[in-house]
Amino acid sequence: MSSEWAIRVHNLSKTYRLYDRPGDRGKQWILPAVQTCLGRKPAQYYREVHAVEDVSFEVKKGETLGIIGRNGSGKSTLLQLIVGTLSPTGGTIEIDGRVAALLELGAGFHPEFTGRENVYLNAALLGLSREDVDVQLDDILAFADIGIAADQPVKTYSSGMIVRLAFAVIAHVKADILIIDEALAVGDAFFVQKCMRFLRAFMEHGTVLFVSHDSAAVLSLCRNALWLDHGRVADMGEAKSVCDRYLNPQASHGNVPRGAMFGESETRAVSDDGAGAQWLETSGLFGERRACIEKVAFRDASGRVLHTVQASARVSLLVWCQTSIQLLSPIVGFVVRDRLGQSLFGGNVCVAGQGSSSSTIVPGTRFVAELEFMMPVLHAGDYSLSVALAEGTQEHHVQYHWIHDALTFSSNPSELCFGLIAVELLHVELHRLVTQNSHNENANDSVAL
Ligand SMILES: Nc1ncnc2c1ncn2[C@@H]1O[C@H](COP(=O)(O)OP(=O)(O)OP(=O)(O)O)[C@@H](O)[C@H]1O
Repeated sequence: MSSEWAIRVHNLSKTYRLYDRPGDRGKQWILPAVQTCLGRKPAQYYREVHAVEDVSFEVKKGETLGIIGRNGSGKSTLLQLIVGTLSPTGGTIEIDGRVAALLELGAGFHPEFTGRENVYLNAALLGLSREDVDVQLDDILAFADIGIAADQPVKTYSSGMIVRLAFAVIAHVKADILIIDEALAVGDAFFVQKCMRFLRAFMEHGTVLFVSHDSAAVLSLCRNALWLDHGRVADMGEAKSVCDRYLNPQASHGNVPRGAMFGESETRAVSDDGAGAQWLETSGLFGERRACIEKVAFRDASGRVLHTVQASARVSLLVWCQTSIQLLSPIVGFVVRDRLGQSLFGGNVCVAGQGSSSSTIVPGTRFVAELEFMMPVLHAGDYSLSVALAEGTQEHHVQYHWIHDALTFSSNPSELCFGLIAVELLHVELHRLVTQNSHNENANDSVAL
């Protein structure tokens, strides 16, 4: 009977032994045994590195799980354990389905063989017969789009060409589970788009493990995410909340207590006048709170509070702040994110570096920043707006107060939008080309049809 899960990992660990000096490995072989024989406590000549430690999770069939984490957090080790190129020190892995993986550049390729020969080799490693490859070879090479290089040895390929060939193979092996490291980034923009189209189509039925440092990539591809930190699972769940916590660990660790900077009266004032937003219960807050944001309002041109936005409408974001310290170059900014947490657009009031006394804010001051802009065309749906108060320059600044999802709004455009964001067409007209005779082929008039 077929299971509901595609991958099941239980208490998985991978520990490496590191020997600091060249002779330590030999000593470890011999001396502890001798010491034990002599009745002494055996010495240890290595350090242990826990690349993956006690990791458990389950991926359901058809689920797309993003794995994020900093360099050295154990992502590659975890994937190699799942694929079987590494064996675990402890724990179990169960897989239900055919796995195709893109983990290491050139893995499964022989450098002396041509691209064409390597397709057969690589596909065989993934469980395809020679006959299966014969049928698909043209499609695989067309996908890879490496031209005559297909008949040259792979050792002459650029890293981008190797990725093209490897991806082309895994896209044609009819896998049930795809495991992809961010090797995708090596391809050029056109190839990455092609891979993304394939991936999105695959995700409609297949299971995907996608590893990246880039939380935006995880957000755009994956519904769920797992955050690895020092080999352990730091968080797992809905991709947006996991990525938020990954990007702003201070917020998730509660270093910044909610409400610490808001006097009760101020919080009430926010809700009383109805003009400002009170932070959502789910908002993440972080920053050194010596200067802070008191309330935020999003208004239309006539000053009404906005809950639903219209494309191309003039809108104002008002951010009320107060500071207990002197701010030489304050920055107040915002970012708008979609339901999946993808950052769509943002802006800031940056008076950094001007050094004029007019931009300096003295301790004990309350001030309001107004950011007015034209609303872009957004797909129908819900959006959130995060705001921040910082000091410094665009590149180097101290974050005093950042509020995730300080307010939400929805968009209900009158027209269907295509793509992530859309443009409002200012003028649309069809011009009829008029061909009067052969001497004058290019003549046209601009009579609108
Ligand atoms: N063969 C090895 N011997 C010793 N330590 C290793 C070995 N392979 C990995 N490690 C260690 O295990 C930890 C996890 O490494 P891993 O490559 O899995 O991290 P990663 O999250 O994939 O990193 P990156 O994002 O930089 O690729 C690191 O501390 C690394 O130094």
